[in-house]
Amino acid sequence: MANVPDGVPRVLLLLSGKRKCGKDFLADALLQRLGTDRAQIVRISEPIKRHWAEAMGLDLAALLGDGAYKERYRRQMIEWSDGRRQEDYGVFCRAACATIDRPICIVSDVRRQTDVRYFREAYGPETRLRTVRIEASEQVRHGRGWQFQAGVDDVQSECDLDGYAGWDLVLTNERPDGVGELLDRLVQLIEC
Ligand SMILES: Nc1ncnc2c1ncn2[C@@H]1O[C@H](COP(=O)(O)OP(=O)(O)OP(=O)(O)O)[C@@H](O)[C@H]1O
Repeated sequence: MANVPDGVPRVLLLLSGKRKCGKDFLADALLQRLGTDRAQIVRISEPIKRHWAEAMGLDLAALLGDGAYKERYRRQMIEWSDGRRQEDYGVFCRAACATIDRPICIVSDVRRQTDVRYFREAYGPETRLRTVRIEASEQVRHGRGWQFQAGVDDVQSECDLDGYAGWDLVLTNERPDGVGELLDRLVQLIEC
């Protein structure tokens, strides 16, 4: 792989999918497979949650985790962040990417067409950009704690990429014993 300037990843892997499809789970597993010296995870929601934690005196680690805590604030965070995006659609992508310092960057929460657009516009040919849609049935997602919530599951942040047809890879993440194979396919994707 060619040398690239500081802060510019050689690989940018964008993960998208419905709530509880396993975006964070697969991002963490892939990070373990690749190693933290080569790879890192970036979350577009991180600067949003940081703002909320600071403004409201909340627990940032719990907001970033996969527990029930973040669900209490999800709708408010969506509404607030959508307002900011109307002025500048790349505001949170840009803030999240300020921490990039590894050759392989996994963005684990791509939710909007403008997110994909931002990364396509912001990174040039020296970055290998790959987009992945992760799917799991509603039944499986229920089993992981998902419950339909109006204002969350029926708004742009959850549905904007439903009709997107440009994925480099579509994965079904439903079986705990199928994770190794999914990781193999992700590694293959970022290597070519
Ligand atoms: N293949 C799998 N095997 C076992 N557990 C899984 C698998 N995929 C996901 N999970 C579990 O399902 C739960 C939801 O996964 P995760 O938090 O990664 O979803 P998400 O898509 O990031 O959700 P959200 O959009 O709400 O942040 C977690 O507890 C995770 O550990």
